[in-house]
This record gives sequence, structure tokens and C-alpha cells, in this order.
Amino acid sequence: MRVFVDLNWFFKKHWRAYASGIAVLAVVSFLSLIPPRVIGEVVDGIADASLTPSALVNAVGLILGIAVVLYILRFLWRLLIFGTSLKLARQIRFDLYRHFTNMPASFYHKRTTGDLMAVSTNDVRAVQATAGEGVLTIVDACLLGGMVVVTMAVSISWQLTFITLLPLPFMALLTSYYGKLLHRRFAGAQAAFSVLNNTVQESIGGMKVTKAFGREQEEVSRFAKTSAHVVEKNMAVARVDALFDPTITIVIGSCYLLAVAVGSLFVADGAMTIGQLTSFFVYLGLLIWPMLAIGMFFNVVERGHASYDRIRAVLNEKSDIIEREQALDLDIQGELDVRIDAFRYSPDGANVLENVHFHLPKGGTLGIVGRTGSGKTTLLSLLQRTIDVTEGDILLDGHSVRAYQLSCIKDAFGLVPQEHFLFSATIAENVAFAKPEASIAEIVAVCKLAQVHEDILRFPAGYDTIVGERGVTLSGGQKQRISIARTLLSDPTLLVLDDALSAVDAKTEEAILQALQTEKRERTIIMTAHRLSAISHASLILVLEDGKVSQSGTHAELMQQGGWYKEMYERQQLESAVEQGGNE
Ligand SMILES: Nc1ncnc2c1ncn2[C@@H]1O[C@H](COP(=O)(O)OP(=O)(O)OP(=O)(O)O)[C@@H](O)[C@H]1O
Repeated sequence: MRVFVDLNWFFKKHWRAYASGIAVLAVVSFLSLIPPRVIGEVVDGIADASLTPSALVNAVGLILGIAVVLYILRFLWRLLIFGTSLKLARQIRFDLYRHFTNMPASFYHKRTTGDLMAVSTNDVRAVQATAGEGVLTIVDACLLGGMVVVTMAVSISWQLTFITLLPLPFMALLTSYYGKLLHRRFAGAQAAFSVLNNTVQESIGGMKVTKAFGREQEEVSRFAKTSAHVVEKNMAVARVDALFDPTITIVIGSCYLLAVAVGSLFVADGAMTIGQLTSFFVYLGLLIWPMLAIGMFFNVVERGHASYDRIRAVLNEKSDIIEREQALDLDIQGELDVRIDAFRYSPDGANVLENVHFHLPKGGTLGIVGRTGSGKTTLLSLLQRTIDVTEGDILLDGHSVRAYQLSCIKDAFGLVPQEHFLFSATIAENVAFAKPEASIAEIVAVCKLAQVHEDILRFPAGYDTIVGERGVTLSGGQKQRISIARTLLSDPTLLVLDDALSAVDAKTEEAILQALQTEKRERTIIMTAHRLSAISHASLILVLEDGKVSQSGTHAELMQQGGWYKEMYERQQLESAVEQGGNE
């Protein structure tokens, strides 16, 4: 029941639609009461032989007329109540999606994709049912149930009504107990579904790896186990589900039994006519639905309650990147002053970066190199404020990154990530992702800069070629260059390339870097790379070792200094020469 209080904001917002729906339901309930009474009068007319043909025609006409009106009204309340509940689903999905887009990377480390998908689909559906079927069942049960009981008591016999309905409190107690049981079990079933969803997502995503290692059978067993767990949890829910109907049927049966036994005595005593008893039975028949509705209500509402708790748990997770009040709304020019004393991912974890201090003027190029795991990507994340420095600060144009509005930083930076992702859309649409209004000339220009234009022209559909899951398979290098073009189109002041040239050959890499250098735009470029030739032209190169700057300077300075950079550079040059020799 508490879920109704939790959803009060929605009911308040759409009270008109709900009030109209409930009013229509009330009329439906009232009209449903007329036919039993008419039937009772007809039966009495037959019993005392007073029924005339015209009275019979009138009675049949009245019942048919009511049936037609009920048909229309039932359509109307469905539209008003169920239609409005769809709006709740839309609102929650929208809130979830907006929340997802605002959450930092740490949120996605904690929550799996399958879990978030389950919350956005299954749980939203369960909450929607609360605002639809939940409202209907409780309103109908109270309105129709109440009216029928009052009519039975007032127009036929309150004594017989009282005796007949004696089993009802047992039903109320049992269904409320089942509801509580269902709440717990349904929450468990939804959590199991999240795990299943994630397993499906990972299994399909990792199918190539599974096949490459010949682990199909093991994966099938793992999947079967997860699936069996979901079945087990849902069976637990189904066992409670299955208790509702038999309980209600027994209660209804007991009511009928009491009505027959006591009602017959009343007729035999002359306290009631046979027609009134017939009407009483028809009214009792009308009570079957409200009783079932009460059972359904507890069922639907407890599911909705469990699901809404899961949705709120996701929505209540706060981003650790907080925008200050009255944050700066400035056009960032691209000068960097980095004063990181320490950074660690968790308060009790080890420092991932330590004493990283450097200055990069506007329009400069920074190359960050180092062994894998030395902290390159972490440094990039700190610069873009997707995570916050633990000790120290990062200044952009002289102001702390924490002082800016988050949108200013997002607008200033353009990232080409290590793991590129293309949507199932055309190449042109993928490139224009951050600027959908871009002209084809603009799209072609950035694709030329990223050295992918020629490749695209080779596809039969050119820029209209569909890529992504449902489209053509692009090579790693083509995907990387399309990702670069996409970022360039957003025209960032600070371009961040996180090992973004790893899948292109040395010649193409050189051409892309040349093109970026000769661009008219004064852009600050920050790149990480494993192939040192990619950053050799940078105005400042940092060598990271276990999160500390072990060397810094220009290529020439570092070559003079000796150490890791010189060693690695010479080794890579040698490897490349050997490779080229081998290819000739
Ligand atoms: N979200 C995270 N939570 C906790 N530790 C992390 C997280 N991301 C990275 N790390 C750890 O921080 C260290 C630096 O990782 P980072 O990805 O910055 O290195 P890198 O130099 O970019 O590596 P690579 O060259 O392989 O991309 C690693 O030890 C890594 O395990």
C-alpha cells in the first residue's frame, strides 16, 4: 500500500484523469446494479403470473440498453486509467535515462548493464501496473463491492447480507498476508532477473571470445544455472500467486453456501420472496469480481512496491561529481595547470597518481606515455573531471575544474576513448552524433582530417552505410578513425585522444597527426599512446611510472636524457624497421 503514498506525486499531477476514470467506474458500478433487480422482478412476475409481454420486452430492452452504455463506459475508464498509467512508465523511464546520462563512470562500475536494463523495463512495467490495474482493482472493489453490499442489505435483507458476508474478513487477512510474502519474493525474482539479463548481455557480447576458446559448453551450463535460479525465484512467487485464487474461491463458495442455507430458510419463513432470493444470488455473483479484485490488488501493488524500491535505489544514487552553486559559466580556452598531489579511487586504496605537476599552454600538445596501468587514462579522466582529484587541484585557464559548470567542461573537451563505440546507424549519423544538424560538407571535412574519407567512399553506400550491430563490419582502424571524426566535428577546445591511434598503421597515424597540427584551429591536444611515434611531436611529454612522473620534456630532451623513453622509442623504431623490412 505504501507505494500509493510514494506515487502520490504522480496521482496529484494526473488527478483529473484519475478522478474522471473513477467517476466513470462509479457510473459503471451503479448501472451494473440495475439488471439483477429487473431480473428479480421478472422472476416474481413469472412466479405470481403477473408478468405481461410488454413488461418483459421493457425489461429486456432496459438490460440491453444498460449493456450498450456499459460497453462504452468500460472503454472510457480503461482509456483514462490505463492510459494515464502509461504516462507514469514514460516519466520513470525518462528520469532513469536522464539519471544514467548524468552518472559518472563509477556508477557503471557498481551497476551492471543487465541490472540497469532490468530496472528500466521489468520494474517500470510493475510500477505502471500499480498505477493502472492497482488503481482499477481497489476502486472497483470498493465502489462495486460497496454498492452491491449496500443494495443487497437495503433492498433485500441486511440480515442475510450480514450472514452471507461473514467469511470476508478471513479473505482480507489472508490476502494481506500473501501480499507481504509476495513483496519479498518478487524483489528476489526481480534481482535474479537482473543477473539473467546481465548474463545474456555478456554472453552475446563475448560470443566471439567464447568460441575462440571453445568454451561453448561451459557457457551453456553457466547460462542454464542462472536461468534455473530465475525459474526457482519465480516459482517462489508463483507459489504465493497460486494461493490467491483458491483462497478467494473458497471464500466465495462459503458465501454462496451461507446464502443458500440461510436464504432458503428466509423464503420458507416468508421473510423473503423467491424473486428476492434470485436477485440476491445475482448480486452475490456481482461480488465475485470485487473479491477477486482485492486479491489482484494486493498482488499488483506488492509487485509495484518491490519494483519501485529497486527503481528508487538507482535514482537515489548520487554522482560524486558535484557542481558548485554559482559555478563559472566561461568559454574555456585550453590552458592547463595540473597540480595533482595524490589521487586514489577509493579512500582506503593506494595512490594511483602522485605528484603529477605540469603546465600546458593553450594550443599545446601533451603526450602521456608509460607502461600499461601506470595511470594514463586516470589522468585523462581527472583532467575532464569525470573523477575528482583527491589531493591537489587542476586549473583550467587559471580556475579550478571544480569551479566551472559541468556543461562548460563537457563542451570544452572532446574525447576519443580507447574503446570506441558506434551506434547502429549510418556512418554520417555516427559522425554527426554530437552535432546532428551538421551538413554533409562538414562531415566529409572531419572524415578527411581523420583520414577515413577514402575508406568510406569505398563502401557501396558511402556515408549512408549502416554500421554498428546491424550494419557492416568495420575494421578496428576504420572504427577508430570514425570515432576521431565524430569528436572533431564537435570542435572541442581540448582534444583528448586516449590511445586512439592504436589500431591504425604508422603511415595513417602520421597523416592524422599532420592534419591535426595544420588545422587552423588553436586546439590543445592531449594524447596517450603506447606507440611513442604518436606523441613524438608533442610540446610536452610525460612519462608515467606507477602513477608518478618519471620523465618529462620534449622528444629531443627525453632522447637526450636517456632512460625508459629513449629505450622504448629505439626499440619500437627497430621493431617497425624489422616489420617494414619483412613486408618488402
Ligand atoms: N575505476 C577504477 N577503480 C579502481 N582502480 C582503477 C580504476 N580504473 C583504473 N584503476 C587502476 O588504476 C591504475 C591505473 O589505471 P589506468 O587505466 O589509468 O592505466 P593506464 O596507464 O591508462 O593503462 P593502459 O595503458 O593499460 O590503458 C591501474 O592499477 C588500474 O587497475
